[in-house]
Amino acid sequence: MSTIARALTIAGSDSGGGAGIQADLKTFHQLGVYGMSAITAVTAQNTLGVAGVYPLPTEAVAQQMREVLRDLGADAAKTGMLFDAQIIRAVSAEVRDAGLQKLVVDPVMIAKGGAKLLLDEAIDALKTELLPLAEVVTPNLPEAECLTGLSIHTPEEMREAARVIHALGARNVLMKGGHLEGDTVVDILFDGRDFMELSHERIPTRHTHGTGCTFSAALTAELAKKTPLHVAVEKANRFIFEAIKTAPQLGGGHGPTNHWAVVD
Ligand SMILES: Nc1ncnc2c1ncn2[C@@H]1O[C@H](COP(=O)(O)OP(=O)(O)OP(=O)(O)O)[C@@H](O)[C@H]1O
Ligand SMILES: Cc1ncc(CO)c(N)n1
Repeated sequence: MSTIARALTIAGSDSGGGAGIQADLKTFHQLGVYGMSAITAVTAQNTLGVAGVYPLPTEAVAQQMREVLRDLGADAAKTGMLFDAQIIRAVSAEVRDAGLQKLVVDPVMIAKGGAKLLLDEAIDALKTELLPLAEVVTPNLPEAECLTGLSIHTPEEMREAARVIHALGARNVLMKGGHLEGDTVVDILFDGRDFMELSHERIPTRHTHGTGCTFSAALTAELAKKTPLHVAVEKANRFIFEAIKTAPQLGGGHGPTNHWAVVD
């Protein structure tokens, strides 16, 4: 019997390798976790933006999940770009059927350049079908605004939004503060009772492509290794900070982070 921790990512392919499936698998690998994937859509993109989005048939997504879960199994899984309501419903059904407990939902909606990675009409399905299955949901500020209808600019407003999102059924809410104004980035974890605040200095850089994906992949990898949630969040926070700080300076736009980052 193998003792290697296993993680599955259900997300879109980023041809540029900095976000999506590619960021997830690189991060799983770097953190010592065996990575598997169910691709929801292929995107043609680079550090300058998204040029094309090509969703896969819904059954292709569900089948990828079924085939890996019934054979290799997963200790944790994460979702990223899901594109439409049909895919969300199919992914939710597979998660339920497989009894996946440690599910990280990164509610990816819009790429840095503004391209839609989730259709507007899919937001309802995300809220009602997938969030109740999430061990942790990891919205950035615009995503949290969309999920709650609140306007969020301060840590106090982040806490308020976290309560609303928790009420939608996610067991824990990790609000990412990368989009806050100012020199400090504050991320906030709400477990339904208490808040844990993590802050670090803002790194002045344009190389932030895939920060959300890389962060949630690191969190998923830690959960797959049975790291307790609060420690997993701290480790993922340190990993993304180091990955941004040592970004490989690639491309003419928002470049990728360093998926070889080492922490601890
Ligand atoms: N400039 C920065 N300096 C330090 N930390 C940052 C910076 N930008 C982002 N982070 C960290 O990375 C995490 C994810 O960032 P962010 O909130 O920007 O995610 P995102 O918008 O989902 O990213 P993306 O859509 O590019 O995948 C944040 O929680 C924060 O800890
Ligand atoms: C495929 C994909 N998923 C997520 C993001 C958000 O970073 C992106 N740019 N591309």
